[in-house]
Amino acid sequence: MSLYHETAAILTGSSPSSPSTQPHSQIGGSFKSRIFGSKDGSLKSPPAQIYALALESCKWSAVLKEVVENAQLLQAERKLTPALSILLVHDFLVSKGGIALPASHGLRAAIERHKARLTSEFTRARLRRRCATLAELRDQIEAEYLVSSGIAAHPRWVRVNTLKSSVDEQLETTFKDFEVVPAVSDVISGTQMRKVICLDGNVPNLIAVSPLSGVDCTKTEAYKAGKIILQDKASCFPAYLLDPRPTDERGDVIDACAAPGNKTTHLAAILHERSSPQDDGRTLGRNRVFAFEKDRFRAQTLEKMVKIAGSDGFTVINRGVDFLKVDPKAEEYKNVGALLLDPSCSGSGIVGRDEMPELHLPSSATTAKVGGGQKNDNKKGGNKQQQGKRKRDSEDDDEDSSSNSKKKLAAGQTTTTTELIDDDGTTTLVSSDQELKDRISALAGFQLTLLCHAFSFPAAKRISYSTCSIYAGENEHVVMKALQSDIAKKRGWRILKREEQVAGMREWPVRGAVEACEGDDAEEIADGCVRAYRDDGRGVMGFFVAGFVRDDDKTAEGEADNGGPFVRDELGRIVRDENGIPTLKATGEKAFDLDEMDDRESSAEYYIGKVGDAHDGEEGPFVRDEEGRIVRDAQGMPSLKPGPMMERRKKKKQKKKKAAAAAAAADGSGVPAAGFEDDGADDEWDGFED
Ligand SMILES: C[S@@+](CC[C@H](N)C(=O)[O-])C[C@H]1O[C@@H](n2cnc3c(N)ncnc32)[C@H](O)[C@@H]1O
Repeated sequence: MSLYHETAAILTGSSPSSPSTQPHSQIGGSFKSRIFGSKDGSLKSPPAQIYALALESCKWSAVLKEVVENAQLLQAERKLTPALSILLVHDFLVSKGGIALPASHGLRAAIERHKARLTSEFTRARLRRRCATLAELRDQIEAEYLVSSGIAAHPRWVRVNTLKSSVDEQLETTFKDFEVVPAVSDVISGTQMRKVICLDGNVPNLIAVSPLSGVDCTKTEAYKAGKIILQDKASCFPAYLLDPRPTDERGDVIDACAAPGNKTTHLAAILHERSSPQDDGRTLGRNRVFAFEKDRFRAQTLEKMVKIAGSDGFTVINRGVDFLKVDPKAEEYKNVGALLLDPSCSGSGIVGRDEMPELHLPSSATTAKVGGGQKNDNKKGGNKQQQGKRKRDSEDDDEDSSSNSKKKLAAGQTTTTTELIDDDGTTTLVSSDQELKDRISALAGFQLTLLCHAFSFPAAKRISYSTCSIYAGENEHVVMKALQSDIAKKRGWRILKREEQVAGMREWPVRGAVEACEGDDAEEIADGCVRAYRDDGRGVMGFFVAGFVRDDDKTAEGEADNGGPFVRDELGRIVRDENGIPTLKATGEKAFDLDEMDDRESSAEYYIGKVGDAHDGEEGPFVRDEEGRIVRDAQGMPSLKPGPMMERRKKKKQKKKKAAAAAAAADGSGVPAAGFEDDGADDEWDGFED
């Protein structure tokens, strides 16, 4: 069967053997998923070719309908259906390659027999639209499509990859023919093709390109060379908010859920920017980005992206590795100061690019609407600004998605059809409220586990958590539960407050939903959260990001004196002198004087493991909690674990007791001499931690 018959059948929702002119809108599922998701091998033509023919023909169908009708093609060629006529005439008049059939083929002949008539009607249609050339008409049709589909409401966001280029270089090359306008709203305001860009005011090195520029950025040299990366503005928030520094201060960085690698490469670029020029690149390469991706196939894309972005030199890709199985205490991660978590989510904030334009069919004034979903939903939802506001205002955004369509059933009964887009961009239709709730709750459970795992990295001080979901269940609710978790309380994790955020994030006006947060500091937490809504005029996708921080001197709630009695560095490590002796915070003096130590087991060197005892392993001689932290009493003193050291200590005490008893017997009093009392604390260590 020909490409044309197959495409016509998909467009009209009919079986190829019994063509129909039924409106296509009655068929479920998105247009793209019906073509690309066809797994039964029923399509003979390449899906990409079918999709391109259908899309382009639909865009042109209003013009082509006039041409076919005025040329009376269907009256002359009875075997042609209205849909077939649009597809064939499209390729005959508009496509560079012409009709993709042999010259002898009946369908091609049926069109070419009317060449003169079709061509002159096409010229008339163009002139009626006041276009002097075919190129002008092409631009007009493309602009109409982009506006009517809602695509023109979103800029093409281009992040300049500062590992390979600069904004200045891109202004002089890729965008040299573009006019720079002051606001994003200027980029998305027109309905005509025009080349305008805006340098974003929130995220550095980000450019908003007019969707009506007629330039496909993916075809540019800069894109192919990894100098520019197409990344929605909101998706740039997490790495920017995390604010990694190429110093010991924030150490190595983990991207826990990395593929395809937009944020991994953004993190790398920020580390690079921070390393120069002040320190001549000394810090570059000192800190690494550890990228984890559970899905081996997606990890390949990540590898390619990291390589083309030029960050492979300092990015360690853990292909097929589940971040939840990574040991936070592993030696390799001891300097991880910051983590970026961008886990799998419902994808409910993603801007759909799957709108199939209206198909105008010739004769009998039949007009079929193709595709559906996004475009219809937008109309149904009314004013786009209002939609954004409604989502912000409402805690019940769990039920209110612009990608939802509610159908009335019996009285009072409703069912919701919601499109959820997974990590691969595959759309799943969720057909009941309960199904949606279950899905969100399962995702939220995983997201919370991931956050708590990240909280346990010993040197971590900053975390950014993000989703491209609009649901509070995956966003503020996860943040609240994470803050209330034992590990967060123990380690002192709190929300990164708005006033502590990098300038562009502090100034971004759209914040978390207060009603989705709890407690006395609900407002502060919500204000710390960053939201983005599609269709609110800011040209971004639906997104959420929150930052978490742990203060320098707060390592564990309940730990005496904020981390024990000794002076620590900014990574929380005890500062020691050349003999391994720590300094007391309270006095600023050495904790022990080696000269005064009476035996080896009292020596600081011994306890800090410079000499070490195999039985104590890497964890040292003291009792630790499940997070590996030394357990201390109210005075900040640790307890010895059972083992040879405790045995030696017991023996020492017994020796002292015996000596005391012998002394008492010798002086005849029976009373131990001062300093030989049994304090009953045989197993207590009154020393210091390792
Ligand atoms: C939303 S996507 C990440 C997008 C990516 N941050 C970017 O900006 O290009 C989530 C990714 O996390 C991966 N993932 C999910 N669970 C994971 C886990 N436990 N460990 C590692 N990767 C995981 C998924 O396979 C998917 O590729």
